[in-house]
Amino acid sequence: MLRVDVSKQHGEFLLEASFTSEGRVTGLFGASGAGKTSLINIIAGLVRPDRGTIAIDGETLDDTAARIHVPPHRRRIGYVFQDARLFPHLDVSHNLDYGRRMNRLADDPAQRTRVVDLLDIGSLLNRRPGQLSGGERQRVAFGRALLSKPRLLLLDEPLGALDEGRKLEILPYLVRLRDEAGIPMVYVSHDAAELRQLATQIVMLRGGRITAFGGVKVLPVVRSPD
Ligand SMILES: Nc1ncnc2c1ncn2[C@@H]1O[C@H](COP(=O)(O)OP(=O)(O)OP(=O)(O)O)[C@@H](O)[C@H]1O
Repeated sequence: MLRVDVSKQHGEFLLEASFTSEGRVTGLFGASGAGKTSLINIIAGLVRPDRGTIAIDGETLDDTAARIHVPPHRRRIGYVFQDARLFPHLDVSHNLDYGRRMNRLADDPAQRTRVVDLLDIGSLLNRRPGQLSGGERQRVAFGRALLSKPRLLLLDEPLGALDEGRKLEILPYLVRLRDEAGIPMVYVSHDAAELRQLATQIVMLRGGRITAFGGVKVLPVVRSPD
């Protein structure tokens, strides 16, 4: 369970967010500038809240009143960005190993095989990121994050840089992650259709405030152009 109750002033912008989610995929929905990235940077520990608490499964990661701030690398939280941010000089296999090594986790060949199969990246292992399509790079980034065995996975518009065709190609892999990887996710998007397919819980942000919380039915209805 993820518990968030924080505020943060960024210049003129005030973020104030409080919610609890048990969803397998918590969708953070809002227009550009709503505060989505600011909020997940706080959950990741990259930004300290001015006030408030963050807890996962009962473990406190931030509590400003108690002066608790667990640093990002001790949170066991994976983060996937819009651009995959793979290491260009390492092949896919070594990129996949990176998160595990950084977290000093023992090699787990069975888990590695499961993740490689889940994301269908077995044929890419010897290639470097420059030899992959944008969608393939994102699949590798998901794999690298999963292999660090996070207890929560943060995804900030992971399909944002892809065209519609590629998005449709990747979405089924994310649905598989949701249903088979067993790691709760916070998934940032301004695309209601994407969240409708993926999220189990929605947090809607506008101007730094939560304006709706609930199932995907709180999302605006997307109409196709006539
Ligand atoms: N370090 C900072 N200093 C000052 N203002 C900031 C800082 N970080 C974010 N902001 C402001 O906070 C607001 C929310 O930004 P944020 O990146 O969280 O929005 P977002 O919902 O993720 O938007 P997008 O979808 O465009 O990425 C914006 O007005 C932004 O300019």
